[in-house]
Amino acid sequence: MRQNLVAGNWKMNLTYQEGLALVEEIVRLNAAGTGPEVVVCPPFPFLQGVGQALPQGGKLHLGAQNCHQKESGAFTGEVSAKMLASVGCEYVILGHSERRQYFGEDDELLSQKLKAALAASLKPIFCVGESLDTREADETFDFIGQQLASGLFHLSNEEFAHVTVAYEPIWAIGTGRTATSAQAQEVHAFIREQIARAYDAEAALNTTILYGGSANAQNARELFSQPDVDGGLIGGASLKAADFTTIIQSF
Ligand SMILES: O=C[C@H](O)COP(=O)(O)O
Repeated sequence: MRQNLVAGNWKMNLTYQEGLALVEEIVRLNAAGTGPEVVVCPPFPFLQGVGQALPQGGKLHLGAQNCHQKESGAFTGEVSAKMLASVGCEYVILGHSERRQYFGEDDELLSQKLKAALAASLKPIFCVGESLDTREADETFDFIGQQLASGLFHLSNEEFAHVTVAYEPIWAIGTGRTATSAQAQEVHAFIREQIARAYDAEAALNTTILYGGSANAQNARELFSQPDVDGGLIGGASLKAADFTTIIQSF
């Protein structure tokens, strides 16, 4: 179901104590319980504690930043989707450009991770996005189209209904260089069009598509005002409760 959603990706930041203080402040500032769905995605060791700080059954949800593609087994240091679900995760980020770039995650592996997440009843937030070189070569749409086709569109209609897509131009991540709202809107509209082609118009209308890349308390309202931008996947600004709350309140 298409919905307004803001997800905070803490990446590899904070200590457990700092993470607990942050989530408690986020809960306090968002106690009214109105507004978009909110997902907090801390590092693995914080998940259970952060989850326990979130009120049950409200608009604040727990998400992870990654999962392994297998259900269990001898994979030292890895974490399965089923484990994430067992500590209260509802969402998992997959295909983030940092995972693709630094950990060599390709479309084939991401396809397996998506299946594993869905099998554990997690809702994947699937990231796509082009590099600066790709944008400057005017190949953004081809590139995103390819990422969607090979990474995501192998899912059945029923599986795809649980997926949120995040458009994250790599050149905008952590750089302070945000896509303009027009740049975000044209790629979001393109993604929705590709979903309509791969599935149908209803699936396209029902898909939540987030923007990520230097979104902050100052630019979120403008970004979220675009017709195909349903919210944000927020990195740096999700580490400050007041900024994250301003973003949450930017619809
Ligand atoms: O997952 C979040 C994105 O990578 C955006 O990060 P950023 O808001 O720090 O640019």
